[in-house]
Amino acid sequence: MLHARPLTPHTLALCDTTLRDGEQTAGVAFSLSEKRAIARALDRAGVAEIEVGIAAMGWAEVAEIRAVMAEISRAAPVVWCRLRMGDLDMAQKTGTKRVHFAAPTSTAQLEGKLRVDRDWILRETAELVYCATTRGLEVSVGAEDASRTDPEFLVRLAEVAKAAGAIRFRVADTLGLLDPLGAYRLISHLAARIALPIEMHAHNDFGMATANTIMAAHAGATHLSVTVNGLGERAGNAALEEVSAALEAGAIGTGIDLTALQPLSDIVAKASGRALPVQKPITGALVFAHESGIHVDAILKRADTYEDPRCAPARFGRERQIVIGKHSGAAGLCAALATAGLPATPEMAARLKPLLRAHAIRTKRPASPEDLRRMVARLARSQPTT
Ligand SMILES: CC(=O)SCCNC(=O)CCNC(=O)[C@H](O)C(C)(C)COP(=O)(O)OP(=O)(O)OC[C@H]1O[C@@H](n2cnc3c(N)ncnc32)[C@H](O)[C@@H]1OP(=O)(O)O
Ligand SMILES: O=C(O)CCC(=O)C(=O)O
Repeated sequence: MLHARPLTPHTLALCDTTLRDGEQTAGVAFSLSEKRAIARALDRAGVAEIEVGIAAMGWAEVAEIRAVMAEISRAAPVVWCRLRMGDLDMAQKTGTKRVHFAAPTSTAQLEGKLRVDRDWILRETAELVYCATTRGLEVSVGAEDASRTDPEFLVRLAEVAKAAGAIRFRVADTLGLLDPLGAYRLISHLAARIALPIEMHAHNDFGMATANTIMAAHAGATHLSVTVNGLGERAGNAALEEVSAALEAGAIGTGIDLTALQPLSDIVAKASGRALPVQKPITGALVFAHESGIHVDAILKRADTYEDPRCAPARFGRERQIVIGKHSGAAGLCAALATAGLPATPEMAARLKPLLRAHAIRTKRPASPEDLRRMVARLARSQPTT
């Protein structure tokens, strides 16, 4: 039996990694001006931290990270590093006060990628964290591929990181393998054993990143990795807009201005060249649209029948759309006819329905006011003369 701890307001920090893991999406590359615009919009939206990039990519990247950091006034910028002294040296050239070291932890990563053993990871982590803190930096440590790692080793690594001066331990479900129950169990186990705040970093390979992130929060994670539009490696990361909206719907504070999500999402969709699916939760073009007759009839009578205040469009600075199509009923149709200045009677609605259904099947799109006007005119022409 699971007993989720109650979350108290204003306890969760969202750590955005659109500019690091988001840009790692295959085929995505932001220009400097796009990065600056994204950083400004993230800062305005209220994220606690912004992972600004990987300084080890070279001097041009270091210069860009510096320029991006200059746009940020509220959030804490974080520079991502491998377990390498050279990465730390480069990160320092950005002027950052926060660095993050990624420590691969699974057997596959240790043997297959780094060709080292666990002792090497513990040694390098201790040395680098200690070195970075003595240079005056704040340091977090991430366990890469944590969900395929013996939890005892994660506890050991966190202890070493803490002893060397780290301020937080990130648990990465690098391949997106956890399900919500697994995420809850792993984070509960670690939160009970680790004396550092825990950050959940979830990937979306099975479509669970948002759910796993929320469950990690319930299990004791205090920091949550997110990206705008769920951008990120392969199927992406947990989406900032979904995580913040879901938490805020449960009255859990995230510091995010929900009305800032749509412009942020639009900026990232454009800069990434990844158009948003129209049904993308919170920011998709049609997520506040209703067509079905029964729903529209009810919403027009009382909005909360099919639009809960916790997920109402106004909460996100958006508007409800009533769409006219194959499933429209008389109420929605009459409202649309009246708005278009056309005769809005139940009889007209009944006569229009067959035309509307044929139109929807043929065109695969809703009927516009102009379409309605044409249909009404056609009905008028076919009216039997008496
Ligand atoms: C799960 C994640 O998201 S991890 C982050 C992944 N992000 C990226 O890779 C994006 C940016 N990366 C890059 O621009 C380049 O890979 C660089 C600049 C970091 C390195 O480039 P290169 O020197 O050409 O190396 P390359 O990319 O081929 O290989 C990566 C090297 O890093 C090592 N490495 C990988 N992760 C780590 C780590 N956490 N700690 C230490 N070393 C690591 C690999 O073992 C390999 O080392 P090797 O060359 O000695 O075999
Ligand atoms: O930074 C880390 O610790 C984890 C890196 C990452 O992006 C991942 O494992 O998915």
